[in-house]
Amino acid sequence: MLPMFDKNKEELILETISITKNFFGNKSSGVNNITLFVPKGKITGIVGESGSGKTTLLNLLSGLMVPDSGDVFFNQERLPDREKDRQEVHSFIKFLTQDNYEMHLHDTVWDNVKSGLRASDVNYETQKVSEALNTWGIQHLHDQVYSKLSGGEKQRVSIAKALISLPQVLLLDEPFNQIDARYREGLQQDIRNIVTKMGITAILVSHDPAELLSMADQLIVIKEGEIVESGSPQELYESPKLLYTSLILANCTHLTPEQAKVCGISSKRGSVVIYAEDIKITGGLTKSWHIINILFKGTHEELVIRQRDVTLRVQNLNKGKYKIGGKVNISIQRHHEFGRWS
Ligand SMILES: Nc1ncnc2c1ncn2[C@@H]1O[C@H](COP(=O)(O)OP(=O)(O)OP(=O)(O)O)[C@@H](O)[C@H]1O
Repeated sequence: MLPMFDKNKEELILETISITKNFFGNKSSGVNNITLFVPKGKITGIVGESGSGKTTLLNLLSGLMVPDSGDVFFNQERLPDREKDRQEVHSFIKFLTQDNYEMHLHDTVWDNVKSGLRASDVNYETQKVSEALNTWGIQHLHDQVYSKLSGGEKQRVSIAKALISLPQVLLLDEPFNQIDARYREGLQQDIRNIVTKMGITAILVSHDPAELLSMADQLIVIKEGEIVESGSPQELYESPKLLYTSLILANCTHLTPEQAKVCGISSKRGSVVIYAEDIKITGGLTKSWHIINILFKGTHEELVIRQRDVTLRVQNLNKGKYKIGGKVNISIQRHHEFGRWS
């Protein structure tokens, strides 16, 4: 697999050259032979099914793990092992893990955020901590003990602590998974704004395709420890080269060529994928699709429709118009075809 960025055009901050990390000698775990160029000041999203190696890759990029073979470079220098040989360089790479291992459980929010300051900031402590608490909407929690906070509050305290020292790189492993929908979009936007304003480089692992598509400048797709596809969110969503990528990024239906024929699609390739938003409900007398379920999604409904052995998901903006048990006619505006083994 080719590295995702043109090394000659982008200013790179992190670089991995053929890194491999296996656990217990099991070749199918960890990451395998990854070469990755991370451009400065951009958000790189990492997507892949559970167990594909995303967290392992972040561990390697942070220096928390060292590769069995290959090298990680930060600003063109080999990254030392964070556990054995902690150096100043590690303070420029902040890693927000799912288990918040750097937080002090029995200290207050204020003290936790303060502990992220650099020694040189000691004279501006009150001002900087207050600003950070305000930015991340946690000023009202300043004297609360960290371990007593909710999951979402803890995540916001971790973000405030990580960013108070203005790191060069921010590694984010599912940073918003415990934050409720009302705040999540705002926080995503705040991270984007801070990254852009301060020129911070962020690497974001998430299971939420909408989050990655809206936040990332570039996406890499990992499968079984290897990078299998990369590009801009638009490219990967609109024209995925792999079935795997389409199934991860889109709300879609995956059909065999035989099933696709029922939808009027003739394909000689192994798989056909139809995105829910690419199916339109049309007029016409022949209504051959049965509505077997309707899922309310807030901004729209998802109709689950069936004909013979084919079930499709259809995004319907016209909420309330259709009923379970009714029949509809459809027109498929676009589909994607993939080889059998892609
Ligand atoms: N410390 C470890 N010891 C043994 N095996 C590990 C260790 N860390 C990860 N693995 C294995 O390596 C593989 C990749 O794990 P990793 O946590 O990187 O996946 P992931 O893509 O982040 O998964 P998820 O999305 O579920 O968090 C898995 O098979 C996992 O069991």
